[in-house]
Amino acid sequence: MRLLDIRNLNIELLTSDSSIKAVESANFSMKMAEVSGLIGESGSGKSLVAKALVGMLNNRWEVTADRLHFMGQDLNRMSESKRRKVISDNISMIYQEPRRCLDPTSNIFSQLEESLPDYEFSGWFGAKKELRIKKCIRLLHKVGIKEHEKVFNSYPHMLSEGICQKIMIAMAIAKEPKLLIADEPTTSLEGDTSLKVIKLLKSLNQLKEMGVIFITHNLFSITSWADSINVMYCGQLIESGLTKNIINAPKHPYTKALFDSEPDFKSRDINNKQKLYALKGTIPTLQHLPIGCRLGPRCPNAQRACVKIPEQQKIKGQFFRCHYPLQQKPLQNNWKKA
Ligand SMILES: Nc1ncnc2c1ncn2[C@@H]1O[C@H](COP(=O)(O)OP(=O)(O)OP(=O)(O)O)[C@@H](O)[C@H]1O
Repeated sequence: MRLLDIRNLNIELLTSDSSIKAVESANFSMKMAEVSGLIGESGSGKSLVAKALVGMLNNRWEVTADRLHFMGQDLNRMSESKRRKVISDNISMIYQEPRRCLDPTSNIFSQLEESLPDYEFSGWFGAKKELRIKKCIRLLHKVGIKEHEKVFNSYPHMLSEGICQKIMIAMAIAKEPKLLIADEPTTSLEGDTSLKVIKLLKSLNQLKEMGVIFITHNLFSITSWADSINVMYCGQLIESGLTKNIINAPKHPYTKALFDSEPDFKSRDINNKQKLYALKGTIPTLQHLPIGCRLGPRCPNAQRACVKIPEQQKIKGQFFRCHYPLQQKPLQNNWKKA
């Protein structure tokens, strides 16, 4: 059984007189307990895909898909209430702006306690309460918050962005979901804490068989532990496959550009103030999307055929959408999956 199987996902922003396809024909698939990286520049649509999955987009957005299966259940063919239940029982999400996602009017203990599943606690009222408090303390310790009492009584505005992020992570893992969507979970954390958080997610993945979609624009943070990688550009999912295959032989020029733009710290030839590779231009806004392959205007290999959307191709389990895929030898950039 697949954890997630999505075919032809479209997310459209409805305007007063038309609509804009912010995410176009995305296919996405994950095995049970897989760690999958979703990578792309800012504005490429990563968060939209995540929010569409958990049903967080408001009615300004229209989400359609030919297939939207979660653990064998077709989310497209169930009632709104059933879909909400399946999602809330099995999927958790860590959002990018933790402070905005926490309730400003209640203290951290109440919010953390609310995220605990009822079925875990039994006994009379007082005993249950004590068990719940202990679980909340354990969760905070897990994410690296030692002063639990102080944090329990605080409100979100009294805490730093980093602490709020850790609390969001504690809330997200409280019910040990089958799928955790982590949208840039370590951006507001200091270096060693972000490593600890990644270690924690890794251990939950291995011990509790929790699937993880790790959204990031930083390749370094994901290549060492993701089983698969999905690359997005401007609302199009342009390449996906096993991490080692994508690292060794990216087929899409944009994926290669992403790897080339990371500094190679292992190379002896790296010079002081050496310029890093970058694709020319910037990601277009939703109002000015190019037709066909959206990378076209920035792509070094673009030709006339690129004004048509490329069909998805598959070579040895690697999916990509490009009229002129790269045929290059494996990258020499010391990219290795640890
Ligand atoms: N509420 C909104 N209203 C209008 N446009 C939006 C809204 N949310 C996102 N967008 C647009 O949709 C596109 C995709 O946004 P999204 O937040 O999914 O990108 P992202 O890849 O997650 O970027 P980042 O890493 O910066 O979060 C962007 O062009 C963004 O401007």
